[in-house]
Amino acid sequence: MWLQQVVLRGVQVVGRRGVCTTVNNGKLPLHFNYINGERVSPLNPDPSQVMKVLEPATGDLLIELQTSGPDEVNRAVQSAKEAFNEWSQLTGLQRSRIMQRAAQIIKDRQEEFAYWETRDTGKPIYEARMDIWTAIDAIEYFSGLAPSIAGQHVPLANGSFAYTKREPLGVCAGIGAWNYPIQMAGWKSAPALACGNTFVFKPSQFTPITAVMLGEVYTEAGLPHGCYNVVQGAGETGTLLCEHPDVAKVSFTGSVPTGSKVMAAAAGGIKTVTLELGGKSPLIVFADANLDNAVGGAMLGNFLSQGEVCSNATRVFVENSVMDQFLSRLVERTARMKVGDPMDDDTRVGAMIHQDQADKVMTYLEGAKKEGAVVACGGEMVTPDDPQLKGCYISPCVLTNCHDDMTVVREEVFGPVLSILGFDTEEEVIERANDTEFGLAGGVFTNDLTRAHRVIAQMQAGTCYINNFNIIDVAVPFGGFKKSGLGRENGVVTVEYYTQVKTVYVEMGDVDAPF
Ligand SMILES: NC(=O)C1=CN([C@@H]2O[C@H](COP(=O)(O)OP(=O)(O)OC[C@H]3O[C@@H](n4cnc5c(N)ncnc54)[C@H](O)[C@@H]3O)[C@@H](O)[C@H]2O)C=CC1
Repeated sequence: MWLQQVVLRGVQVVGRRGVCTTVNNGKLPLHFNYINGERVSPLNPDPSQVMKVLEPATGDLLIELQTSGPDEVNRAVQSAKEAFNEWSQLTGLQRSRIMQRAAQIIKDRQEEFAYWETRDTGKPIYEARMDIWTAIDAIEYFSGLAPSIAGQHVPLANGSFAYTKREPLGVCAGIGAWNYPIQMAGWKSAPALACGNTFVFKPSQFTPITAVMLGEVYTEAGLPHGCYNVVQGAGETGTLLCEHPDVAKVSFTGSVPTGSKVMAAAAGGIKTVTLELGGKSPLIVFADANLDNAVGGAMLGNFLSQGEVCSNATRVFVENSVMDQFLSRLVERTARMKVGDPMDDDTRVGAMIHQDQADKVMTYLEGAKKEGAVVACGGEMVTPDDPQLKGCYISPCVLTNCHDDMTVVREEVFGPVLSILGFDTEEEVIERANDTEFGLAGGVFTNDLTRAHRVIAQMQAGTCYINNFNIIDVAVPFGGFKKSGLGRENGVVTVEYYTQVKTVYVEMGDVDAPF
């Protein structure tokens, strides 16, 4: 069913996985920025600033595009700044209607979006389809909130009163990681736009495609030109956005070291930041848990998107009395997962984002073995039968014989590697679960209701699960404690991160001045 020839506006891509040819004689596909309502090329193309994007599944060149420097970033921000007046003056309901149309257009084009998301990320197509829905959900959800964004009325003495307004911040910037490109474009742009802000997004340099498609969708839905913009590039482009004086806020997803740089760059302009950073989340399985569900939860918590997921439960603590049963079921189910062509509907583990990431994962695995870990299954480079599939594929891995101070147990691996750790008491396991600088997610499997809530109450994590893991709903806030981040995405609370409160005192009597 996959398209043999897909036409993106301005760029024609031929073949299921072939090298792209473009309207520009197959040389520089320059139309991957989105500024003022259209795909554009940087005004002053610089051949030394061409970025090559490889397709994870094949390792072949997928697209070449021009990195955005100061002029392009400024052009995008100015476009957003000019659009702000019109967009912020619309009523919430007017904004909502446009966003709802955008959500519908993505639904109509969802297979095309999923196709490109898979080619861009290497993740299995079944997951890419779910990711498209998480973007649709965000746009629909925040469009629903838009008309009800309002302040408070506060009665004061003698009939006077004050009121508050929730005003947009201005131009908001988003910077995305490569593991969930369309989701991040949706999760960041939807609340920004719903609150009356305009937006400039920089996707990861590894996954540039679907954020631009989203721009086309918004424009088709009637979003005024300039409200949603995209610039392409790596860290330097991101820094330019963070430091731009007309950017009021930065929402970033990525690693802790980069998050720290983003925060520092934003500090110069006293800008607010939302940071969704890394994790090393614990999942605690008590002996009384439904073990099949716990195994399912541990797999959801480790093997989505080839394990390249920030909230992953990479430390699975299992009560020693049920260790053997848990492990045998986990290994049996993990070994059955199909690794290979991300375009196949039944593939469950696709290609790693790039060679460097695969090498990093394999280095962690080698180190773990040297430190005494035992591979219960997986952890090998897989070569698919199809000779086109020259990307990096790693079979999902379960490590046993782990202990808390191993590097693989302490650091974010960002690959399909699950570490099993035994425990005996509740008190002990809580202390060990919290012994990390991260605090993105955490979970517990138990049928003891009281214990479940007692354990979660002590867990130092922003997003917690009882008897499940890694499920996401747009109505529920997502974000981290400790070094895993600041602020939240999703849920009503997100409105607070994309608006500022204006307080207005209204005097109904005379001024009582002691002068
Ligand atoms: N928490 C999460 O969701 C994610 C965590 N990671 C972690 O980060 C590691 C490295 O992955 P990367 O994609 O290289 O993540 P990264 O944190 O380096 O990059 C994320 C985004 O920030 C941009 N960026 C880089 N330097 C910047 C700067 N100084 N100022 C502004 N923007 C900047 C990048 O171009 C990209 O769009 C992974 O191995 C993984 O451990 C990666 C992706 C997502």
